[in-house]
Amino acid sequence: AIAATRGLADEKRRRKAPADAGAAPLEPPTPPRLPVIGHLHLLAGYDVPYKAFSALGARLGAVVRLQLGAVKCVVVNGQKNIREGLVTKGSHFDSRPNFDRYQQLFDGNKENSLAFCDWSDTQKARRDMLRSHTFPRAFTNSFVALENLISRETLRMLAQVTPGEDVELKPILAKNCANIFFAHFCSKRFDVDDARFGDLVQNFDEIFYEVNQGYAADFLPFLRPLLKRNMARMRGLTRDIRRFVEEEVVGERYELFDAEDEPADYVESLIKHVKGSPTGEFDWNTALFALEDIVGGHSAVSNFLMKVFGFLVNEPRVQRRIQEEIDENVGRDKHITIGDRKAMPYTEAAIYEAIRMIASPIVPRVANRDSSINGYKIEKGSVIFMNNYELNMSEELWERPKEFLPERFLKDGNVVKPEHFLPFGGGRRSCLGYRMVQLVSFGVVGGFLQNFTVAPAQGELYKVPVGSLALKKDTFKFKFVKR
Ligand code: HEM
Repeated sequence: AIAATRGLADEKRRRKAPADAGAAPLEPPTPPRLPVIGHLHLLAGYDVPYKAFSALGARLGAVVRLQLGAVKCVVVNGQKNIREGLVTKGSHFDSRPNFDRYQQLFDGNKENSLAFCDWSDTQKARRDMLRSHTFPRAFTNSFVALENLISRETLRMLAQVTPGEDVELKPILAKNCANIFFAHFCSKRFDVDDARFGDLVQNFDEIFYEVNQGYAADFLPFLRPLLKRNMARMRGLTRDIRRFVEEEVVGERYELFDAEDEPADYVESLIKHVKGSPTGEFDWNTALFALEDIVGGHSAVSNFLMKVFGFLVNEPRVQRRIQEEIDENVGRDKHITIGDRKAMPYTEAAIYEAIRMIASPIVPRVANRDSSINGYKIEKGSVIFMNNYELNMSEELWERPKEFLPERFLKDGNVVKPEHFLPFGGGRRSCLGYRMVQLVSFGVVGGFLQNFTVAPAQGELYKVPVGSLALKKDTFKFKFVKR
């Protein structure tokens, strides 16, 4: 009992007074654990595991060590500590977990993946090459082309909606967002009624759902046989995607492209890298994975947009305010474009508010060396969960965090993002797609609300799942009422 009391006193001391900079780091607090599963049971009973991490943070302190099955982990709470892990010591925590599922989805090697690989020269080269494609600068030709593309595809989405009827929106968003991505990165568009294209988009969506799940088998290897059938199916889907990309997207372009030429799109940038510098950081196989990963980003956008509509349908006030902003700045005759975004802070703020409410996790990091956060020891190889849920939903950081209030992102008519709002992570592994998310979401939400008001479909209740971007295949329908 005395030892336990002393342990508790030590715990309190550690929580209140983390080591000074320069002092030897302290062991992070850790709750009592069970044999085999370690602390996995502490996640049970929460709809979102990150809520368990918030509870642990409140009980034990900002940095908590956990043993989840076979995997040593650390939970980090608090803006200052999360920034330390992502940015200040970003180079110490730039790897990703070695979950068997990640290996299997990328042909047995997670290094093929943009998001789940460890840091390397290859990853640096892939990220450097992507930047000009995923972050087009305003007023450049590429931005204007993207602007036209988003408008065209949004108009196509609107044409697929029958006003006043229940609409299954997810496939419409998914196929047309896929076309925005294929056209932007690969100069290719597909007929939305083409069955093979429909299957491709469906495959991407299923894999997106899969990578956004967490399974006990990620931490308990002896459970992996339970996932065997599902993983075999997923590998089949990735092979179908590869076939489509080789046959329908790349075609003869690899052979025909002259490495001396200026690349016209991301496909040619990849070909140029591989052909033009045969000893470069990656080969054609790795390049194809990077291409699939980035066009697969359309699933993130279409799933996100479904959730935005899921929030808006419950918020007639927010819809009216966005529509007023559209009417004041664009009117009804000219189609809204992403060029209108700067003049429409409320609409942009509503999109940020949806991103906040979803509280999508920061992809877990892994310590590549012994290090520390907030004065607490982090062992090399530990999986680090940066608690983004806490940053997005804490009562201490936001007023009425459970309510959908775009106004919280506005100050004197401008969009402002508080420092603790880190939905796209940070540092050298930060999200490569956030600009695409902002631009496509603005164009699509603006286009729909310019023409329609979003209303509930027959008997549908809208409880938007949070803590992940992904939505199941069969999900809400909406009714669109002509304005
Ligand atoms: C609302 C939608 C999205 C959200 C909330 C989101 C959020 C995130 C977050 C939190 C990370 C981890 C960052 C970190 O570890 O610091 C990430 C990584 C990443 N995101 Fe996104 N993302 C979204 C959409 C997209 C899209 C559309 C693309 C592709 C165009 C994309 C591409 C990536 C890639 C490639 C990485 C991995 C980067 C790396 O590990 O080096 N994301 N995203």
